[in-house]
Amino acid sequence: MTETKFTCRWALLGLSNIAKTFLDDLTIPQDGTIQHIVSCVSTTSSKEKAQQWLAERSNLNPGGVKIYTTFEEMLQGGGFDVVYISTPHPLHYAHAKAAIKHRRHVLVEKPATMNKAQFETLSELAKSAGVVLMEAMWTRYLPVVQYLQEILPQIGKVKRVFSDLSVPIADEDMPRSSRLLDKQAGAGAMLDMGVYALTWVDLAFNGSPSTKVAFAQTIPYDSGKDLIDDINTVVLNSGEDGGQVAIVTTSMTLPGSTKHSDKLAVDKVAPSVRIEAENAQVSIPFPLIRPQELHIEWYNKDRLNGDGSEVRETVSKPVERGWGLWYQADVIAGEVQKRGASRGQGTGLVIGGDETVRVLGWMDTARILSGIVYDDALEAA
Ligand SMILES: NC(=O)C1=CN([C@@H]2O[C@H](COP(=O)(O)OP(=O)(O)OC[C@H]3O[C@@H](n4cnc5c(N)ncnc54)[C@H](OP(=O)(O)O)[C@@H]3O)[C@@H](O)[C@H]2O)C=CC1
Ligand SMILES: O=C1OC[C@@H](O)[C@H](O)[C@H]1O
Repeated sequence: MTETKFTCRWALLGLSNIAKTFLDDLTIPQDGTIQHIVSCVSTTSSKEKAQQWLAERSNLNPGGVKIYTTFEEMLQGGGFDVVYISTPHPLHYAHAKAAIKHRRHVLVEKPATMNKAQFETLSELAKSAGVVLMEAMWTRYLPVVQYLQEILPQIGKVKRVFSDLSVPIADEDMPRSSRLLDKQAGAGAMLDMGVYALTWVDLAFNGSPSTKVAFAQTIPYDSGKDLIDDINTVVLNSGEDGGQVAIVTTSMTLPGSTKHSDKLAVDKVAPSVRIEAENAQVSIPFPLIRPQELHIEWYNKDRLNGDGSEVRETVSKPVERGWGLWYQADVIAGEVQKRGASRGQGTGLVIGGDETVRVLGWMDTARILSGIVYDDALEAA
């Protein structure tokens, strides 16, 4: 019996850097039951620039991609299934809200919103509009992370987690208007990178609702325009008795010697994540945003080597194609497929909503404790 392929049609808001990788990933030909095409894009820049941007991409929808210069027109125009929002973070809330109002399914880049309250509002709106909403926390859907979730019961109670995302993405050679240096565009390592490092805590503690931020500190970076949070340290406690701890660090300037373009290809000796549990320790190499293997040292008594030494295991689960942003796209497309042609008539759904709310809530608290403040207008829910 031949399986019917579902074609998920995408609308892109923002011809951003990450949209290039996303689009390239989506359109790699594949054998699965879901295929993706890009139907339209909306940009604040000119149609000519958008045409050029699209011309640099391969495997695009042969029927052509419609270009809009206002988001509203694209939302009204339709002809797509999901809108992918990759504008700077302070705009996510308003953009996702507008899309939901038009009863469109939404995949919104990380961090989904500036704070927990904004995401809770979006979740309520998505549920009542009968659409699917998802934060593009793509790391969660990678094969190695799925594997970690499977072996969590075997490694036993997690006692301590170290999680670090430090990538030198900010430097003085960048244009001052870059979203990485401009606080009005949401600049800061907590929102940009902490969201990933904290997601690993949530994974390691298996979504425990008892996890709370106990301490947070920031050493800011002077971008020449703004003081932005950079070297952040967040300590979290978890468990009914508080017997589990996580130490989370970020930086957008350390280590200073690595060039931005090579930032994610560095072979670092220190692991990015270390999960110490009753029966084993699991280490995840850099970069924690795109893990492809994990190292396990089993030290529970009934699993030791004959000479009493720890059993070491390396589990390799490479990303199967491209950069790996397509895994999350398949997840939301699968939900859209289940809903069939009815748009906004089914039950609304927030994929990974509890996870997003927990991590945003921790960032809210960590920001209060370490004095990371944005204009009220960016935070309004
Ligand atoms: N998942 C991942 O691995 C990554 C995720 N991200 C996330 O994606 C988002 C974008 O990051 P990045 O790609 O670096 O961003 P860029 O700065 O490259 O692009 C942002 C785009 O947003 C659009 N935009 C800017 N201002 C407005 C506005 N006022 N109204 C409408 N559109 C606007 C512009 O697109 P146009 O010119 O077409 O209008 C701009 O190019 C961030 O939230 C970031 O956290 C970023 C990197 C990696
Ligand atoms: O999502 C991201 O992943 C990689 C980082 O370099 C980038 O700043 C961030 O937005």
